[in-house]
Amino acid sequence: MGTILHTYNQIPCTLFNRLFALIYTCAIFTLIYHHFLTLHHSTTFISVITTTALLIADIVLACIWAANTSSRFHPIHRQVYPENLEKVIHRKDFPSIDIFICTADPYKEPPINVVNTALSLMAYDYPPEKLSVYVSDDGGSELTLFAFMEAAKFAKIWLPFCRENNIMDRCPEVYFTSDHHGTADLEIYEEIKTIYENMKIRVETVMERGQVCPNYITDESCRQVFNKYRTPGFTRLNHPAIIQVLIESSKEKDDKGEMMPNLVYVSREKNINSPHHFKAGALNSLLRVSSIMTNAPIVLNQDCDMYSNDPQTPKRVLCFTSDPMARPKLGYVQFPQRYQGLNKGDIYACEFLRLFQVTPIGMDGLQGPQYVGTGCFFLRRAFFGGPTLMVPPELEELRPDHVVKMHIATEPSIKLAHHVAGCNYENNTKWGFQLGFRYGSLVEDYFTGYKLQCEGWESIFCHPSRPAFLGDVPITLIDAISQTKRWAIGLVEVFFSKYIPVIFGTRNMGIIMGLCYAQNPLWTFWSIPIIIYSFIPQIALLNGLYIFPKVTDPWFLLYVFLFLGAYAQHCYDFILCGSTYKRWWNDQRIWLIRGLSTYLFALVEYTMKHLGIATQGFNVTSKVQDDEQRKRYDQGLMEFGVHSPMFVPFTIASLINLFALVFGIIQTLNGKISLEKLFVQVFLASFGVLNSWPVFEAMVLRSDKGRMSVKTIVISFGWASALCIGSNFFRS
Ligand SMILES: O=c1ccn([C@@H]2O[C@H](COP(=O)(O)OP(=O)(O)O[C@H]3O[C@H](CO)[C@@H](O)[C@H](O)[C@H]3O)[C@@H](O)[C@H]2O)c(=O)[nH]1
Ligand SMILES: [Mn+2]
Repeated sequence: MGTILHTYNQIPCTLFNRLFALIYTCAIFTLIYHHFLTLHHSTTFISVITTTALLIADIVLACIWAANTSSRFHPIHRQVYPENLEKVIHRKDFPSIDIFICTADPYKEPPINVVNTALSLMAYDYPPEKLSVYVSDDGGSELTLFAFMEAAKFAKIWLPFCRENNIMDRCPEVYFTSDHHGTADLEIYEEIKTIYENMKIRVETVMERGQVCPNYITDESCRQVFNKYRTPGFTRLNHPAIIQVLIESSKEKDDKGEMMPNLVYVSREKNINSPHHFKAGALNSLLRVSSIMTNAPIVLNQDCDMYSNDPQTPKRVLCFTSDPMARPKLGYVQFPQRYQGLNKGDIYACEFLRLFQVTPIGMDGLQGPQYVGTGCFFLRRAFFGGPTLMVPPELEELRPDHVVKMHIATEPSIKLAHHVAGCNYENNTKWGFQLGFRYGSLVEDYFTGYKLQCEGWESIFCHPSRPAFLGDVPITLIDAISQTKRWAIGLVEVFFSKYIPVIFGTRNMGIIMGLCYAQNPLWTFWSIPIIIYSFIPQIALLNGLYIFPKVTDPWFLLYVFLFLGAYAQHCYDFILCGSTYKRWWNDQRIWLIRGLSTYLFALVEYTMKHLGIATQGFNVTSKVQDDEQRKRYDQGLMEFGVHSPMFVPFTIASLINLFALVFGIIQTLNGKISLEKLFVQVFLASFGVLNSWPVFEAMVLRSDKGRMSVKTIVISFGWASALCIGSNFFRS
């Protein structure tokens, strides 16, 4: 199906998926029936407790399974043909694109990396005068501004260099550290590399000093700009808006005399007394500032650590946006988040294959994928009400159909831009609720996409084989689980709001889309079955209680089918996406770990937040990499290092599983009890132990700095022993 610009086809396994879903559903109901049967025949208090626990666990698992299965009903694969684009639309008629890059903290997000992202995007193979890059600096830092002033100079050399040599890696850092130089002349290559490296040194020197060195401030206007950051009381959370046009397309030419994209630095006004809504707030400021300056009909949103890996990307997007047949109510085109520098086995499962690839492919066959915060091209119009009913903004200049007549750096334009970047500007407006990116959840991306689709917008998943964007991943366990904890809190916020996907989503988009959107908010509830399955059967075993069917019992086969069915399907997803068995194995391991850390703590923190005990903001993920940690990460070692309460529950679980396994083996070897009776429990314990290998390794076998801290070990050991002993008392 399709046109000369794009085609799509249904993924062949769809029929099988549907059939399998049917059989699996029957199996789930049978299992639930079995639990009720057991409950009915229970004679002891303990047996009632364990059966109820298993029943709860299995009901939660069944709900999550139902949500996850929804994205298997209509998966499609798309193909785009950007080479045909100019047969349909003339290059001079290409729409303009406003590109938003968000950064929030120069010490967690080194400005030189942000600059690299910006340069890779400015160098798109697209008419430069139609591109505008807006950088949002939520860190309110002169260090970031300085880096961008340097970038503006370097861009004049870099853009023509990329264009003339048809370079694929347009992120300078990537290009200069790789072996592929394209057709570039060696002498010119060396020259540009030196210029880049000098820029990098200047930016890094300034970073080390924490301030722009006086000798780098060359003229009076430059001094005036930096003085804005040096007024008394200026902090990242309290400062006026600072907007600097660093490159004005209509005025500046690159070194080869060609036009350049606009480059604008924006640090919105902040005041400790007004909520700033984190990234969503930053993006809404950029939406307004860009409306006044360029008002491009297409808006690309990009995290600062996600550089462009393919200069053709905007043309791929045009293949959809310039064809009204693609999706009549197209609101955005989403590319998957892909990463560089993952270790071979992806030990923290940061690739999020399910989230970023499997589910979007499934949703693409329905109303379209969710928005994942970066790598997403929006139609600006989508931020102003549903496809049929426009919600007008309060100023004429902010309307998506407003035609910009002023040059971007004129006095009135700059003045208005400062006004709309003010921290009180949004008071008594519809921003964040009906206009722009939506407030109310720490995962503004998920929430915004969800609300847009509920309003009727459709979306497209574009997944070319060369990743369009590549980003960084956390390389320590604490960073990895803290990141997912923030997501989980944000998602559970949506779950417990009036926008709960299974009801609100279903009403607006139908049951299958509603279920697709329920997948992520259900994450936190994984913790319930995971806790139950990693403790109850094992503690029961230690106390000589056998709570599962014997191997010879026909019910045993039901368990085998349900377990293998779920695992095989998960594994199949990985293989289908071109991933490896090792990554699949690590993904299921980290899922268990998250169940006992991320998801559990998210649930606790969400509850505390609502009781008013503590509030968690948007904790920016660190993109700074320690060399030693990097080395251990590359070796595939899990990095514990620090103590964190989040490490405790899964360490306790590891120990309990080990105790149970040893006890179970001794029991069978003694011949006291036949293996067929305790097989399922011994199997669960060994599965737990196998999955806990990196934990045991970090506890006893390692001596590097990434090993588990003594504090974590002692606390966990204490708890594990207490649980074993305590349960014994409880029994007698
Ligand atoms: O107050 C803030 C906080 C963050 N950011 C920016 O938001 C982006 C994402 O932050 P990061 O710490 O890298 O979070 P991740 O967990 O890696 O990001 C994922 O999850 C976020 C939602 O929690 C989404 O916004 C992101 O797009 C998505 O990639 C970065 O560019 C930050 O600079 C801001 O601009 N202002
Ligand atoms: Mn990130």
